[in-house]
Amino acid sequence: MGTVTRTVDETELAEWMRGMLTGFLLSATASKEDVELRRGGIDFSRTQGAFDDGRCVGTFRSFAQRITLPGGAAAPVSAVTNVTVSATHRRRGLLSGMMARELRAARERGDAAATLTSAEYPIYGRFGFGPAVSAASWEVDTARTGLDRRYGAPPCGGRVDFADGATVRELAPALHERVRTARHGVVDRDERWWRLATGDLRRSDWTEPFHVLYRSADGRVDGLLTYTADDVWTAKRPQNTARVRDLVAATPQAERALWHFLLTADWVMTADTGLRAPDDVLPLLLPDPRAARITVQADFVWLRPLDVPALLEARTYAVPGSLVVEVADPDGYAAGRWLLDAGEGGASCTPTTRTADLALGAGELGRLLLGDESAVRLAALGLVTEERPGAAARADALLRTSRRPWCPDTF
Ligand SMILES: CC(=O)SCCNC(=O)CCNC(=O)[C@H](O)C(C)(C)COP(=O)(O)OP(=O)(O)OC[C@H]1O[C@@H](n2cnc3c(N)ncnc32)[C@H](O)[C@@H]1OP(=O)(O)O
Repeated sequence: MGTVTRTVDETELAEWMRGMLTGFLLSATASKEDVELRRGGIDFSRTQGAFDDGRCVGTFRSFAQRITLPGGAAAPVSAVTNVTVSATHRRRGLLSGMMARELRAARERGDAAATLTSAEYPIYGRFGFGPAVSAASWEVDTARTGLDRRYGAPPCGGRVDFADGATVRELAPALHERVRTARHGVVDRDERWWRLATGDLRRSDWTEPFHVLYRSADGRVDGLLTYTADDVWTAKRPQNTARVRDLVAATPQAERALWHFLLTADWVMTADTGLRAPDDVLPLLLPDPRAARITVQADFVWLRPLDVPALLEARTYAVPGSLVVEVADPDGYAAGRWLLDAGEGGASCTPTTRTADLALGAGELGRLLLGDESAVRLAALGLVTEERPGAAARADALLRTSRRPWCPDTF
């Protein structure tokens, strides 16, 4: 019998997880604890497995997600994750089949797009995904920042305090919701996310982090920093690295105070920022920005448009204007010629017979939707075609945003 791809049921979870961990080169088996932990956080109707003679050789699942669009509206999307095909069965079309099924189901559910964070760049463009949110990471030499190490936080009227996991679960979700609606690219976090982040639910590789909350002068929780630190000493000198797991702040004061706290902490000689926004303010918060060395600058969240009017009508635009885009999509979901009309009272996006200004593929539309990429740049690369002179610059004026999108979460 050949390989069969289908949704999995509860009894197959251990085998499915073994397949996934093998595909990710993590482990040849899945521990009982990790299987039980996963059971509570998986929608089996959205979990596919490819089986060959009872052995799971392909894994794929999705979950409901909301991603913030420019202007603050949240688009319902299908987040794709845990994609693997066993080395023994690669390049036979198993991923292609699972992706086709998922995109069909997502469109039927009414999702505006599919999203994912891609393990390798070349995998998902062929399925209509484009890199929509990028990320950057810095390594900070704390001794060189020029920040005054005599003080733990700048004098801005607020305070920083360590917090335990239970306090974070109580206070941080509301903070995160404020951050989510204020910044496009941010995705929602459910209760399970917070339980996993704070050790209330633990995977076998869990290490306990430190949590620090920033409160404004009037006592509002405006920021959260979660980090781990190692314990390295050489010749009686601390050489410790602090690694940021999470830093979300609802105000510039909170953001400044939390970075200042971490970068001036005794014994912390290096800080690894983890993945941040590509235009994170961090380097410029330092009297000497060169103390922050960029270690990653790369694509991060990929987006596959499924419902073009829903996406273009829900976001806001920097200036009023109109644009006709001709979208090519072999799978059909985003295909068509669309008239975007952005005005003071909102935007409309309708099918049109007018001449197109720009022609592009679904993945390129995905790249432009959150305002991170430039149509002029894509035109220079031959990835979008200007059907009318100046159309790419007009698209940029409409679609680009003053701050770049940011997604704090890997999923
Ligand atoms: C959202 C996430 O979970 S990201 C994690 C993705 N998983 C991994 O990277 C784990 C290791 N890799 C794998 O498990 C597999 O190789 C996968 C899932 C990336 C690909 O699965 P496959 O079943 O081999 O893909 P499939 O056979 O459908 O390939 C379709 C096409 O994509 C191409 N392709 C697939 N993977 C890659 C890749 N990593 N690099 C370049 N091209 C690729 C294939 O060559 C094929 O091209 P063709 O149509 O021109 O022949």
